[in-house]
Amino acid sequence: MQQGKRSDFEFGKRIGGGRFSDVYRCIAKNISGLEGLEVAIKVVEPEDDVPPHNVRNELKLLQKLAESRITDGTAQNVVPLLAFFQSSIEIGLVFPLYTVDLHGVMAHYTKYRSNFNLEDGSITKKAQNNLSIAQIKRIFTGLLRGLAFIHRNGIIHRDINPNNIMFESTENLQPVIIDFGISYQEPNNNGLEKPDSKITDIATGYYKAPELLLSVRNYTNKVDIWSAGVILMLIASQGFTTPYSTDSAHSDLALLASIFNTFGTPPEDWEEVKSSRSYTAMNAAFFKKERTPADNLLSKLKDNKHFIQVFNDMMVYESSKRIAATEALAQLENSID
Ligand SMILES: Nc1ncnc2c1ncn2[C@@H]1O[C@H](COP(=O)(O)OP(=O)(O)OP(=O)(O)O)[C@@H](O)[C@H]1O
Repeated sequence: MQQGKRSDFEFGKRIGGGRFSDVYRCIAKNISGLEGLEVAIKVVEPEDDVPPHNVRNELKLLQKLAESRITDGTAQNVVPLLAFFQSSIEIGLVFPLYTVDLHGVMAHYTKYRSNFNLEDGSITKKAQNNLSIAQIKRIFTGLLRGLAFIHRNGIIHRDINPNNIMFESTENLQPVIIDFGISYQEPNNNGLEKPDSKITDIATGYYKAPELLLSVRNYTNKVDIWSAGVILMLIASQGFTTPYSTDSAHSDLALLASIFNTFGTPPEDWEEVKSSRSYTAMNAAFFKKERTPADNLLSKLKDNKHFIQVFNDMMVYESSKRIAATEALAQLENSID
């Protein structure tokens, strides 16, 4: 891992970023092995970080992953840190440049079908998912492979969502997981968070696991498995949709209601939330809901029993019973094109 300087790179356009970071398209100039390469550089001022965002920790985690990729050949679905630079005010993380995220891929593969209504002459447009079954499988197994590598290294990503899954192009659908800005390194996130009092304000909207919504603080890497299951539900649906209500993206209570509506009322013996006061109060307030059959949720994969089974094993309330990434991958091996 090379430590360089900001001046080793020619900075171009800002291509992304959030509240805490700016990501630029750059060209590497004076840094050995990377000269002339187009890269993406994420620049963060550590003093501006608000927990769980922590760029110093992000750098540590990426360095750990960089060490293990030398001996682990399964790292291709996780972004490699190529170099970094550090000054008194900022940290720059240098990555390969990707062109599109999973939202962009879904937009690219959306075809609109017009339906003409004979009665009133109106035309409605319906989005249709035009990804092939082989492409859906490639994206999803790549995501699981990336998670298996991250989890094997004792890291919980904590923000698996379509913004953080990137691709070289819309044709090469080998996914790469990015953004370790709020990730957790077992056993105590390098002294930042104890294992039984982790920050629950993690993950994004629809992709949050149910235990997070019920303030379970000793959660595990299974929060990433739930997020990956929601992504499968999205990319294997007919129109890149989930059955969740739109307000679920912003309200924990609405999301919990959507989860219960989709995956059924949780079992009585959901151990990890037993002591959650909000759950005890809420459970009685919800009507009993049946679980929607997985082949309705993953309609493009409805004939693939391996994917249906793995999805069912991922979307399990009790996180200790939720399937792990390596196990899910092993089950899908028979089914990959
Ligand atoms: N290697 C890359 N190649 C191309 N674009 C990238 C790359 N890394 C990041 N980006 C773009 O920059 C955005 C922000 O990067 P990242 O998610 O790492 O930062 P962040 O501060 O955590 O942002 P957010 O708060 O939106 O999660 C990504 O969603 C993506 O659009």
